[in-house]
Amino acid sequence: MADPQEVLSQRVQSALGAAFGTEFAETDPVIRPSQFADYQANVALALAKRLGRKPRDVASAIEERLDVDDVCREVEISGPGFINLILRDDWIAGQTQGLLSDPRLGVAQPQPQNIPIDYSAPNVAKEMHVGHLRTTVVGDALARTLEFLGHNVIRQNHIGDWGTPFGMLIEHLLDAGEHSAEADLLKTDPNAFYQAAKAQFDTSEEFATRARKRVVLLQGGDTETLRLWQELVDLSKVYFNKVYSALGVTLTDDDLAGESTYNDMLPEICDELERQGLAEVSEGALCVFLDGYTGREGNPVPLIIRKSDGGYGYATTDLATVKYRVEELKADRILYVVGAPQNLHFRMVWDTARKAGWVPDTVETTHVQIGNVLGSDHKILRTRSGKSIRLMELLDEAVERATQVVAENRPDLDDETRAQIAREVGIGAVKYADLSVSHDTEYVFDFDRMLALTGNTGPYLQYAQARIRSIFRKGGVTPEDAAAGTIKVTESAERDLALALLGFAPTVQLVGETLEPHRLCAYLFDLAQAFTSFYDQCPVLKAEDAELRASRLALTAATLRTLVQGLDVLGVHAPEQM
Ligand SMILES: NC(=[NH2+])NCCC[C@H](N)C(=O)O
Repeated sequence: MADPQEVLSQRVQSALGAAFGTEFAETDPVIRPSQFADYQANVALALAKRLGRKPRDVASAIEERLDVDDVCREVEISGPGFINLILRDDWIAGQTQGLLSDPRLGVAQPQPQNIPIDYSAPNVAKEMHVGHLRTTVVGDALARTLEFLGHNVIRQNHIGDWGTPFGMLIEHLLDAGEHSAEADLLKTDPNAFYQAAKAQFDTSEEFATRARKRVVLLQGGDTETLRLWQELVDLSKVYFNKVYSALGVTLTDDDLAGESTYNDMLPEICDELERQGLAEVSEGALCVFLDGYTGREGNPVPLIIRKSDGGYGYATTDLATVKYRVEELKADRILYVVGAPQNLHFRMVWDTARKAGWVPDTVETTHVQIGNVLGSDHKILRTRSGKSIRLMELLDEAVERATQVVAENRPDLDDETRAQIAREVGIGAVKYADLSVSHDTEYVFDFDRMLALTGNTGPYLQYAQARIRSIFRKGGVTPEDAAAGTIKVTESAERDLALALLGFAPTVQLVGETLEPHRLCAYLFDLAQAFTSFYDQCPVLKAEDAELRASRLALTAATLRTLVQGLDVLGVHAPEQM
């Protein structure tokens, strides 16, 4: 184990047990990074009260029994009873060396869990909007991170592929003609098709009547209607996959588990809730009333699970998702990466499902709330004419702008290489902008900021790792060969860089627990900066002697691997050159 904080925690806990009895061996030793030492153990202050002794005495008692000679160069009691811990340089070097021979970069293998993760979930025959973009990008980063940690991640793309709009969509498909140019638009510009269908529905009584009849046929399972519905879904899948491949996200058709998947479960869900006395008919609709959910005038807010016309809605399908994920997917932990406004919906659905006994207490359900993406006017991002933005156009513009950045920086490269780099940088910039702020906050979409080569941006980190690759090219060494070098830590910049490298595993673990990829972004940004200071202060290729050169090249190799691995779990490409 390479995490100094974890190692020191265990050592201090042993000392606590030895000094005050085994019941203290699990007390939190309160190890914190400190400006006066590498770390401080602050447990003595809290314990003093409990023990009725002076904090400094408690600290001395701990220090006396503390066995850290192999890890620390100095242990010193300061102030009212802080224990300052300064790590040994050779310990830091040894632990960093360990990272180089570990494909997991120090990340411990956890007890693997089954984790279904619901993300992206665009709607059939509709444009994906920036909100979908963000759940797709954040969800994918979480899926990758949990997978890297060693869990069994089950991607669930809950696309909106059912409901009353399909009546008008199917009728419009028939009017436009199957395989017509207009139908083909669904693969590239779904909104045009949707709007045309909607316009028909709103203006033609004849069309509206057909559309309503079509909904009944669809729900009744009419074969021809289902075939047409499937065609709409298939055309939309082409569009979704185009977006996914442009973004480089890991979702495939195998991960599709849309609303329609759960149709067969819905009647039974309602029956069972009724049987259990959890649901009751109110104004013709079957509703669940839960304690603690009241509206403006104190009226109870119902979770409607069957409408008065007999139809099922979003709530019923989501009851099915959680039941299915527990019972069939054997989930240990279930994540829903969905827009923040849907929080009330999920809380009510899960409360109901738990009451019904479908979700045991041991299974955690989490709504990873996605905040809005805003335009420069601080309103939900739209085009100037107020229409929602076409996602593909947005991505194309990012690549277009990145093309200019790359052209300025690398006029020496051929067009094709430059175009490839521009794609990786443009998409990387958009994705990183979504990831680097905490997922539940709103942020302003700003091309200039996300594409900047300075600051906590995708292009800055991509550039940082590309620059390291160029060091190896210049030195005629491969990173793999360099990794065999023996690390020695003497200069303070080397020490800082090595300590930063040891922070990778705990950070990834923390992201797995908190589901906050922005913590990994902040870590990688700090690491890249630690490398810059190191590279400024410590000659690498021109180091004084061969041993020093080998050590610094090994540190450089460890940095490259960590940056590339970190970007990879975020889903951001790391170009060879930039
Ligand atoms: N299980 C879920 N409800 N997942 C999220 C679905 C998101 C929905 N399709 C939307 O566009 O808002």
